[in-house]
Amino acid sequence: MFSFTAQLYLISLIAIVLVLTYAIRKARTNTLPFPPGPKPLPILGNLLDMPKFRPWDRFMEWRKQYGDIVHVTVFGRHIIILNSLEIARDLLDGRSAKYSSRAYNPMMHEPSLMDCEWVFAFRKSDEAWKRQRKLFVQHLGPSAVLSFHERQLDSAHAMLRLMLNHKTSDNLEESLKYNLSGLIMDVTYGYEVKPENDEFVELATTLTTRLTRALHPNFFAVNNFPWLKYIPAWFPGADFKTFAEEARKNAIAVRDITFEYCKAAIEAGMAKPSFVGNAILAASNGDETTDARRVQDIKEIASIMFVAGNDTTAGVLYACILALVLHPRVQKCAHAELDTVLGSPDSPNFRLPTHADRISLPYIDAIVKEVLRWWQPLPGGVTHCTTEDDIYRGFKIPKGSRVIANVWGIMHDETLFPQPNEFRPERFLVSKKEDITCDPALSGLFGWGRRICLGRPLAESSLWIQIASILAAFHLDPAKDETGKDIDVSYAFDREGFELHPIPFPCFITPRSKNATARILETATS
Ligand code: HEM
Repeated sequence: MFSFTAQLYLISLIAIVLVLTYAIRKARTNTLPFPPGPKPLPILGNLLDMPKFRPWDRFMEWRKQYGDIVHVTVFGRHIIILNSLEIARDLLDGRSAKYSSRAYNPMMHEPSLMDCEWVFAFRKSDEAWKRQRKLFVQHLGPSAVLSFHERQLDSAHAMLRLMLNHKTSDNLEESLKYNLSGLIMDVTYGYEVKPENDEFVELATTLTTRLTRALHPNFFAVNNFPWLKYIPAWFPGADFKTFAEEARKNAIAVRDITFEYCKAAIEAGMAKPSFVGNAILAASNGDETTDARRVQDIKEIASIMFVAGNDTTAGVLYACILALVLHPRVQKCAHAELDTVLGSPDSPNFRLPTHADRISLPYIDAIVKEVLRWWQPLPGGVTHCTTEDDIYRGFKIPKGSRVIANVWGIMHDETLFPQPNEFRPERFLVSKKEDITCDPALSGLFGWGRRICLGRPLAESSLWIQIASILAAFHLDPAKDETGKDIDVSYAFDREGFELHPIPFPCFITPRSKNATARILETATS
């Protein structure tokens, strides 16, 4: 046994070694350069270099100039832009423990403003976030999603009936979005959305818009100058305070009101199985404190599902319709494959697809993959934040850096996807062995590492059945102008913001046959 003095020496020695190692490491990190990037101005940093519109295009230019990893600053905040799949995977997947938090956003997180630190998708990677992720996976992971296939099918049929009435694309995106709202509310709460003007949908839609604005780096000055939070609400130009107050109430309403509806339905024995219903039933373990915390976790996580899942899924679906209008060849190949499985639309035996057909329809699967590659609803992903200093390829990446993976750039990287601007589902047909089969869903489209999108299984299977059903039932064609010529929709791409949607484009929606119309109408009563 060591004497007490010897133990004291040993402990002191270990402490000195640890302190020295830390100091040497820190000194070494401090002497390393940041990754390259455009030269910053004093105070503003690279504020003026950061484009408001299609920033991913500028990021790709920087890739040519500075390489796959770029460093900029804005008001002293470090921003690291990752322009290649390899680097994004190295850092965001491979070093996920350091790269998975979210940055402080004054508008969103300040108690005197929106006080929304609890909003799951934008909260720090703390203990509550870990607990809530676990809960989400338990009740909406890949196997749990199977139990919602029937609701997804009902939603796809409702969409076909909508499209039958639409004939053209006027307000189509809004209809698709509203229809998918019904699905997400049903899966989350077992709540049946009213045919129009549903108050819960309105609350959640308003919150989505408000969160998007709050998170935008330049929408509110307080996000760049946090001291503005001290300005009183009556002060001229302090409208952001009113916004914050309304958004805070809106977020609480979305969290609490729909949850209470679901709880009341469970207590009355009227509840349909749902994420919240299943989680509540599994929650009771007799310990009051744990139960209360669990209920709070369920409420909080449920309230993000609409916000995270509705516009994103609807945006991809709308973009898929655009892609199909622009590529009649793809529709033709899809129809040929569908007809071998579902019967020809001219035959009385023709039927609509179900999830069980997925295994026999690889081309439809390839279309879903290609649309996710061709069009990303979140082209810059959601920004991550580092929780420790790091060194990568000889560059320092300080703690607290905001890390943006340029998902659009990665999905249009011609070394990964030759002729990236072409819509060519064949690239994902394993049988054709064309290109490389780099699955967009596993390459950043749904995010990275510990932060990866939790709704991916639900989103992918919803998209699959919606796209397969549209293709089985309809022809989608460009609209004609007065002289009978196709109206060009090929430039219907641009819209700025946190999420990207095609701008409305004109098209004709025609049932493939009388049988197709009949099958669609039958779904209303079946
Ligand atoms: C095509 C549809 C969708 C796309 C493209 C998409 C994409 C994304 C992306 C890029 C992120 C950020 C990941 C990161 O930070 O690295 C994310 C996060 C998230 N998504 Fe999705 N998403 C979709 C649908 C859904 C759906 C349907 C739901 C819910 C039912 C959902 C729930 C979430 C949640 C809860 C998070 C936050 C994860 C976290 O911060 O830990 N998403 N999604």
